[in-house]
Amino acid sequence: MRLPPAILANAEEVLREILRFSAPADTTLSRYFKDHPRLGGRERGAIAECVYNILRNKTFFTDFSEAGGGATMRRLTLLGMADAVGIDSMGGLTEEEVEWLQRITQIDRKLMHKSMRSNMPKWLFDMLVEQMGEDETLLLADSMNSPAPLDLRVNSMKATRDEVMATLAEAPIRSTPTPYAPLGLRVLQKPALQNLPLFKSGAIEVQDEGSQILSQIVGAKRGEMVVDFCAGAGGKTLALGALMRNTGRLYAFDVSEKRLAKLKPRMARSGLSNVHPVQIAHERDAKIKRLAGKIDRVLVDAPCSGLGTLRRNPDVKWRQQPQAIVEMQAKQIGILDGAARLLKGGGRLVYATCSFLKQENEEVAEQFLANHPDFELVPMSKVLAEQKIELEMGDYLKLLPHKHQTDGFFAAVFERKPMAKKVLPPKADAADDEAEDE
Ligand SMILES: C[S@@+](CC[C@H](N)C(=O)[O-])C[C@H]1O[C@@H](n2cnc3c(N)ncnc32)[C@H](O)[C@@H]1O
Repeated sequence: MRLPPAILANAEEVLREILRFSAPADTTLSRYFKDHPRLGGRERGAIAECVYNILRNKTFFTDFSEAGGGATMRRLTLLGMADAVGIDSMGGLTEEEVEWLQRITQIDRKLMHKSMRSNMPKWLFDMLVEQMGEDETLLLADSMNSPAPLDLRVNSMKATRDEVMATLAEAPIRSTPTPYAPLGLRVLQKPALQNLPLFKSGAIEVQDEGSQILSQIVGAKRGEMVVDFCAGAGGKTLALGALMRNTGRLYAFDVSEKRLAKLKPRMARSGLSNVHPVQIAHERDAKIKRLAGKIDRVLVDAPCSGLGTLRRNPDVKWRQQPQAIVEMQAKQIGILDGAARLLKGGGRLVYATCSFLKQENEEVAEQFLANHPDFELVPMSKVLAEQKIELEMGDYLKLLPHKHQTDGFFAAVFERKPMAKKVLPPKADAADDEAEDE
């Protein structure tokens, strides 16, 4: 059945707002759907898919929509919708529009200029080519411009991976074990999970496999003192709490009250009672000082450009600016410095981002090591072997969607060298005794 012609007008309307890039695309879309309650599920799905296709392919689509008859925004919408539902399912097209769409959908995109094919802003394309060469940039761009699968993490406090797989199959939802993360399941459809008993009971959480691997390399153990320094809504906190088997103490720090508030219902569902959310004002907050030198493991999942999540948030590449990357680096170094004070001798600090830019990754790690001679790098190959994760890495974790089918993630692990024991001055009477012996 064809979609009603009005859907194209709705898609065009919300697209116009999203392309102002004044708010994240998913926020604008949710607000639009709330303001238009008459739109049905299929229609919402088509509008969302249309908008996301345009954000993924904006360079290419804009170029083609600028040629031809009629308004550019209408043509841009037509291209996004044709990719989302197919020309035959679109209602309200003129003959001329059908013919134009057919022509464009037949173009072989592999023949286009490389920076246009990447569908990235020029500054980002150039930055990536400099870092990883043209061929790999194009492979990365292709995978970043494809939708991500849905990954789940099984809450080991509530169920095993096999049990969850079997229960999902009854729904029926087909899932397969993720290749690297031991508690991950990959679902190829996009089912509504919120109403599943498995979700309500806290047996599953939505978490990209890359994010699950990151939580695991923290190596948190039973009974330890652990800090998730930039916990946000707690995606990794919950995984850490379960790895600690609900023992020890896990502090979830963040500067954002709103994000920490989202962690609370997830904590309740998960059944974890070892998690302590703490809002901090900044990375030098006095609440942090109190714990200095007492913590076994600290995860700094730093604020970053978010470019590693382009499969889910394709607007990020259009919203980011090169200057923001420079500012972000200074912030990341500052947060890492603040967090490092927490660690005891032998404790581990994990620095992570969901970015593939060396400015936010290797450069921050190198700067940290240069500023902190009391820390040393633990090669990622060693960390992964300890965790029995079969991934080939060198010094750092670098997950890339075209290689690992995860979002783009980076991580470095540092270990604090054993602290030198304080040498106390000899007691006055002991000194006197020695003097007498002589
Ligand atoms: C990448 S997000 C964290 C995502 C989260 N770990 C998860 O897995 O869902 C980065 C977080 O850092 C927080 N943040 C920003 N500046 C901070 C600071 N100075 N100290 C602690 N957290 C900070 C942000 O509020 C944001 O929630």
